[in-house]
Amino acid sequence: MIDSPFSKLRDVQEPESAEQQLGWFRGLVICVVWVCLWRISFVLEYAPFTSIWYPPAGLSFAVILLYGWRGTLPIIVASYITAFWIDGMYALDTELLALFVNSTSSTLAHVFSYGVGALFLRQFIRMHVIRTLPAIILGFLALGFITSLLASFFGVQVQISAGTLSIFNLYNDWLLRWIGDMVGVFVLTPLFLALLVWKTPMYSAWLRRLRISTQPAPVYRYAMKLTINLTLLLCLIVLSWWFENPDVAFGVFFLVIPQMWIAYTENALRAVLSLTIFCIAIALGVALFSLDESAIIFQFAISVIAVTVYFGLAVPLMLSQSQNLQYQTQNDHLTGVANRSYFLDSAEEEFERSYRNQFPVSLLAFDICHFRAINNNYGHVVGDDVLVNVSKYLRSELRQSDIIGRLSSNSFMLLMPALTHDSAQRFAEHMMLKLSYMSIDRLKEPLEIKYAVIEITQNETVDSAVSRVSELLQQKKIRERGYSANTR
Ligand SMILES: Nc1nc2c(ncn2[C@@H]2O[C@H](COP(=O)(O)OP(=O)(O)OP(=O)(O)O)[C@@H](O)[C@H]2O)c(=O)[nH]1
Repeated sequence: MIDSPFSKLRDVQEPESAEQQLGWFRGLVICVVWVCLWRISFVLEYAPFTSIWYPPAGLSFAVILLYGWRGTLPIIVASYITAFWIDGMYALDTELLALFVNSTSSTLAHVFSYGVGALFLRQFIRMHVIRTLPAIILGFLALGFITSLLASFFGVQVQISAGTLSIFNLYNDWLLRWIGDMVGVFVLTPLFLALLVWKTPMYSAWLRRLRISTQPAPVYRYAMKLTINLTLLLCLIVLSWWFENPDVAFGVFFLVIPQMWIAYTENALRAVLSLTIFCIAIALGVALFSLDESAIIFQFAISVIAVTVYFGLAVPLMLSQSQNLQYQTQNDHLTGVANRSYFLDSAEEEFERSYRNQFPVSLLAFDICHFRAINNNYGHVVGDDVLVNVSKYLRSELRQSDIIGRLSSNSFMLLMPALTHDSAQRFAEHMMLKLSYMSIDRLKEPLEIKYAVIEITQNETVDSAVSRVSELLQQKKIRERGYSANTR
């Protein structure tokens, strides 16, 4: 049988953690908050039944995304309450039966639309169909877009059939609602999700999984950026009101710049919070200055800015991921110095450069002797400490152009461009003496370090230079009296 995506959906049997279980109290809080958000959005109404954004949409999406179908229960209750309330608010005096039918249809319209989008996204994430942050952002935006479109479409149909909206305003109302719902979903879903799992193991698991930094910059800097952002917004709102020209509001699109500034320099939560504050400020501004004609421009601007900010959040993350990956492939995981392959590649480039520019290059190879004995006598932790301290000390003493690499367990090499054999030899003597007597916790005896130095010859290959210096080191080890491997 061919595996369809839907059969896969059924197979997902991830055990639900305690945070994902929706208890009575949590459900009640969600319901109350939903109703409050709904009421607030009506305070900021700029056309009948329409405000700049619809915050309950963001809460519905977040709750269903987190708790699955169980999350629909508090939303259904809240939706019923508001459907009854709106009748009183607009003094519609609808008959009880008709009111019940209207409430049921508007609740179904809302819950079905947000349920479809959020449940699909939930399953895609759980099935690991989408796993990286950019993919999750894309999935969230696409489903948020579709889901708010559905919600506004069904919502308008329900209101037309209930007689509370005129069919003549169908397209206008539907568009305004769609954008308003979409703004609510785009801006608030991440924030509500973060609040719902705040201080639970799931929160840190998400941050880890999405590789979102938890080390924010100082609060005063964030406050300063927010203040600049809001001041610019206030200026724009005042200008729109002053000139009585809706086109002035297009300037709000420029405010993507301070928002991106925040997204690039602050952590994800602060960026989302700033987006929320920005949205609230716009909704307040439009309502207080009666900028009804510019409302749709502001709505579009918020959606575009939100989308840009989310993708903006993924950029530094992708950059740091690729830097991490690059670091892991080039460096030794214990000591942080170059690993064998990166050292050899860098040596290749350096050799080329030296032939071209006619400068000498010296190569130093050294071994920490009796390393097996150190491990056996003091334990691997002390052995690791030796390797780490030796590398750390060398790195602090080297020039920018020098390259140090760990070629095997206790063998290192140092590439020193623009250094003749004699200078390199003097440097090595001095350095190796210091390394021998460096103090390492719990290690009671000095390190024994053997080294050899060569200067590369014209057109010598890296392989040949490396074997030449290694051979020299081996000969030196054998020659020098008092040294015999593994005799301690
Ligand atoms: N602590 C620690 N030990 C390691 C690491 N990598 C390899 N080793 C151990 O280092 C030891 C290296 O042994 P040998 O190559 O015989 O080195 P040695 O005892 O110094 O002998 P010579 O080089 O001939 O003087 C082995 O016991 C490895 O298990 C590491 O990252 N940390």
